[in-house]
Amino acid sequence: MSSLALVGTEASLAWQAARKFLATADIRTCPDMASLLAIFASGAVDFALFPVYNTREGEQKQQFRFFDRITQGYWVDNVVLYSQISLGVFDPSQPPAELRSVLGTRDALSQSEEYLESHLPHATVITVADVQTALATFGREARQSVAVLDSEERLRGMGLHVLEREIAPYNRTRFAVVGRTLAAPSGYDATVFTTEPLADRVGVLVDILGEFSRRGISIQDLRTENDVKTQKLRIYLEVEGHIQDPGIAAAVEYIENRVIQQKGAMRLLGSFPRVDMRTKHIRTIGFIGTGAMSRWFAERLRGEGYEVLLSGRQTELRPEEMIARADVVIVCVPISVTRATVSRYAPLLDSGKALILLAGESEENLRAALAGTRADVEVMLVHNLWGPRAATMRDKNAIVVRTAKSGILCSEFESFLYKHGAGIFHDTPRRHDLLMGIGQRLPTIISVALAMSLHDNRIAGEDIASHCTLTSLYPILAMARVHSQNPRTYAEIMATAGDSSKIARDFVKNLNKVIALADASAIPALIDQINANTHTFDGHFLETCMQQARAIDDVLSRML
Ligand SMILES: NC(=O)C1=CN([C@@H]2O[C@H](COP(=O)(O)OP(=O)(O)OC[C@H]3O[C@@H](n4cnc5c(N)ncnc54)[C@H](O)[C@@H]3O)[C@@H](O)[C@H]2O)C=CC1
Ligand SMILES: O=C(O)C(=O)Cc1ccc(O)cc1
Repeated sequence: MSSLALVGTEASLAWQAARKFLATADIRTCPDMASLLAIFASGAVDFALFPVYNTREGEQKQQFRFFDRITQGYWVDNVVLYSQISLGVFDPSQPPAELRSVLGTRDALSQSEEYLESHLPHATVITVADVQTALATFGREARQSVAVLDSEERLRGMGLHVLEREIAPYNRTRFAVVGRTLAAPSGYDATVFTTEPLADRVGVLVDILGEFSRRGISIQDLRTENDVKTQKLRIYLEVEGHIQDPGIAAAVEYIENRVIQQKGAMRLLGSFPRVDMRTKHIRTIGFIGTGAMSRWFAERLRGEGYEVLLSGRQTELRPEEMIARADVVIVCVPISVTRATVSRYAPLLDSGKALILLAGESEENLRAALAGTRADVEVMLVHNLWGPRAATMRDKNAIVVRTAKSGILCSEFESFLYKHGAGIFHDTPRRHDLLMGIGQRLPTIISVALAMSLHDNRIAGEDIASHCTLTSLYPILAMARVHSQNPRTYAEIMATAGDSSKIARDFVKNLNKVIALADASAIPALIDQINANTHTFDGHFLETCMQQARAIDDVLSRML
């Protein structure tokens, strides 16, 4: 049987946490943290468990010191427990204003600070190790004027009346479990480090963090402390991933060798299944469509701890069955079949779920989704402006079209895009389609027509490369790119409905006007036209485009 040490009585939250971690554990209770750490260090127990964070109190201030004393062993797991604190009295007829003292454990009192300040500002606060033992020493008289903080169940058990329930809402405590050996990867992990006190160095904190973000490793938590004696900075870092992931190992090696320049400066406290203190509302996300984009998103959503289900025309899991199981259903099929797919499956979503369309055409598809879903099903469209060959969402843009029916599930999906570095732009359905005429449909049409013109005139690839000017290089590159990827993607883009067709129609009209002026050698009129156009392109516009172009150059050159 495994043994575990903790501080607390059988009634304590720590005890509950220990049971949750290992129901069969042989629990040894210690009077304080010093003896807990000593018993773990002596090897007498397999595990130690202690609180490190509370949503109301913040971090355990002594955490750095605790871990300094755990020289052999690793942080291997966590338990998060919700605890409800209520206010009880012996005599409910006593007006609350006449309560002279409030009694509770140190944790309960500090978690209820906000309530005590506003409701019982004049009461004397009495901190006790165990409420029941302390109350036994109170005489009848003293009991009349004391209020007690504890769980509702325990208050009633001690014969008190509950005056107010849940006085410290959202009260959750995270306990660390420390064991002897490093936990194996679970596929959804986090890793924690502390540093030794750091010598002064310009930018050391930024450079340490930068090594993680450069590798796409998300930092979940960061704390700093000044070492008591030397007042040098120490850092506590919690990052996503396991220490055995190559990216994390490489970041640590680089930081020790190049940033801090001291071997062993980053102390690994441990890796463990990731803890989400933030409230998540989505558990399961299901896709209709098993194509490149569905698989791209599925992989990253799984990395966030969601259960992801893929369904399509050929999968064993039928879309109907997937819809029954998923909280969020994502339609990710070719644009031309999105509307029919939405109309077919939208009515199957139960109340309280969300339908998200991942598609390049907005107005018609959202109309079908809004019309086809129940009143309290959320609806939103996301158009990611990158293809399935992109490595990350960093520096890429996503257009998000929210509707009156977009709610917390949609927001959680949006947060996922934001977290991974995407730039998020909100549009109305119409505006999205109109802008995609310029951003996507027309350039694709031009690319295809340009290639057709090369063919008509028997112009070969090497002839273009040798005759490109700086200005013509970009459209030529776009042409090459359109013709080097999945043709279906670009056929679908050209065939999008909505206001993007207006852009193509206007283009044809304007193309003919410009050709007529050019054929007539109407140089002044052409100059006037260019001057009139220039107003649209101020310095800021050019700068933004050049920045994006540089990023594209980077991507393209890496692909070669
Ligand atoms: N590929 C890309 O570069 C990008 C795609 N998107 C969007 O993602 C969506 C999906 O694109 P991809 O995954 O790239 O396409 P894909 O061609 O790789 O996959 C499409 C999926 O839809 C299924 N499908 C095809 N016809 C169907 C029909 N009639 N009924 C039901 N399912 C059908 C296919 O079996 C396949 O599972 C599109 O709406 C597109 O606008 C968005 C941004 C980039
Ligand atoms: O990578 C490229 O060139 C793309 O154009 C990718 C792409 C394809 C389809 C979209 O709806 C959005 C982006």
